Amino acid sequence: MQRIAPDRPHPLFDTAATRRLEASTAAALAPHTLMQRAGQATARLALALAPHARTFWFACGGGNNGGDGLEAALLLHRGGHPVVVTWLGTPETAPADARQSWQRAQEAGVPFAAEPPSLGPQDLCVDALLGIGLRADPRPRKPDARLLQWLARMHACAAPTLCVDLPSGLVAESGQYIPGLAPAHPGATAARHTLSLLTLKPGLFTGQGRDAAGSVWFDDLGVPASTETPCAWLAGPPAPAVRAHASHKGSYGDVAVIGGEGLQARGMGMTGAALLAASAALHAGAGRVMVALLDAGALPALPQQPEVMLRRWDALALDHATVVCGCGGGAAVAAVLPDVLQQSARLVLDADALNAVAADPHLQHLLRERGRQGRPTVLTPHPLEAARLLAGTTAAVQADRLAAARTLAGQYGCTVLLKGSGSVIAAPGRTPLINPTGNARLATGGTGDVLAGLVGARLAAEPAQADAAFAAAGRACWEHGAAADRWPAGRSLTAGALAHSLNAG
Ligand SMILES: NC(=O)C1=CN([C@@H]2O[C@H](COP(=O)(O)OP(=O)(O)OC[C@H]3O[C@@H](n4cnc5c(N)ncnc54)[C@H](O)[C@@H]3O)[C@@H](O)[C@H]2O)[C@@H](O)CC1
Ligand SMILES: [K+]
Repeated sequence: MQRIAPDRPHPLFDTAATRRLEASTAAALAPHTLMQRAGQATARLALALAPHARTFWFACGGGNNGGDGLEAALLLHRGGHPVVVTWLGTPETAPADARQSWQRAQEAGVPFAAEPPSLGPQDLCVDALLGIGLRADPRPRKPDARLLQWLARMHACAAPTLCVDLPSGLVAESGQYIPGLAPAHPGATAARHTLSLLTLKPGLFTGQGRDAAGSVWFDDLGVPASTETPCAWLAGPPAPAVRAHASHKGSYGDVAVIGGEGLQARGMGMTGAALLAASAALHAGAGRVMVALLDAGALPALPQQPEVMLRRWDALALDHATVVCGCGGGAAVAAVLPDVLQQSARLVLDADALNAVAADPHLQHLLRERGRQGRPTVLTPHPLEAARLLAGTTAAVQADRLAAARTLAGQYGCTVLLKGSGSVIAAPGRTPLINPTGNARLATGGTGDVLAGLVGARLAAEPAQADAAFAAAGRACWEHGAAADRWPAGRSLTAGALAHSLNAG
């Protein structure tokens, strides 16, 4: 068993792959072996998490996820630990493995109860209600009222929760709760842990999954997943970049930020967004950074940031630069996009540039052309921007973030960095990445502009190769989140300060 940390990459598998692994392994092992191993791993972790528990409450569902819970309860009971089991199943309807664990628990005298026990902070809830057998369209259609009560009880409990395989109600692939099973007040719970069995599932690391799962632990039950192809990777830290002594500013590329609609255009000054992106590119080590503000009467110079060069957008050498376009671009950005899309050597499109593309079939055509020509391009949408590009809804994007990022990447032949908890990086022909770094302190205005500037700096420094955009987006996303993760506890995280904290990498 291992605790999953963002110190190395991990392969992630969908339910179909997990089921195939289970079936091929179960066929080669004595019956019930996998469930006994799952029970042992669960019991070991439960004891480690709550060594002084006065009660271990095992909430067990009617399927094999419940069977894992019954098996673990049996082991703790045998070890003399105080266990209470509530079970939704019946011996008549339980699958064979779960029935066997129920039988073993009965014979060992494990205490079963009709109602959950009352628990204190030192105790532990073990959530073994629903695992990978969760169906979006359950039969019977209405879940057992006890399931809902027990889930609500766990979500509001003072004791920590250990989820077996998955947080109950969370879809393994997408990291979304199915309707009706999400906590009423997410984030208001005690500590949460999830022990993922046999494989790591992508849904633990993106969407609602990170809050639902808490700390993630993994036990492969002695079964290597080498026969299966991962559907995604949890990204590991990027390799440290070494700067050669004999390098110069040209070695790290030019980043040109185009954005920042002025106050006069529509009464909404957004120059700060472009300046944040430029500041991020500068602190992240770009060779030279230029800003073209989409505002005729804009600043003549940046007194706080004299290293950043102001340009008119039509004076930029787009064909030599890595262009970051869209941050605070407002409505004005649409006019520059035809040139930007056709001429930029390397391109990061963010925010209003993405909205403009979503609204204009000609710009969509130009973006696809870039893809066809193999020119490096990264789109950095948040879920609403991705929904606009896909002509869908934010809910549909969030319902399957991996699929949304993959679809967009395929549609435009470019790299897509879909932001949000557990950002997804996808590109045609590449297994998507889920980024493990970052936290809710990034939920403040301007951090997306900082990310766009950082992607620009990393893309500018990448050697010319087919996967430059994918590599740059993955690296930047990891570093952006890591900067927030190492942020000092007592200091406010603002986008400007975040940009200053980046390093040349
Ligand atoms: N597949 C594997 O690789 C292994 C599975 N094991 C365990 O078995 C689990 C899978 O077991 P199952 O396939 O029996 O499935 P689950 O036990 O995850 O779920 C099936 C149960 O949930 C109910 N249910 C499904 N959708 C529902 C919904 N929307 N609302 C309310 N109730 C719903 C079903 O009626 C059934 O009682 C895994 O998550 C894991 O915990 C482990 O024992 C070891 C290996
Ligand atoms: K569970």
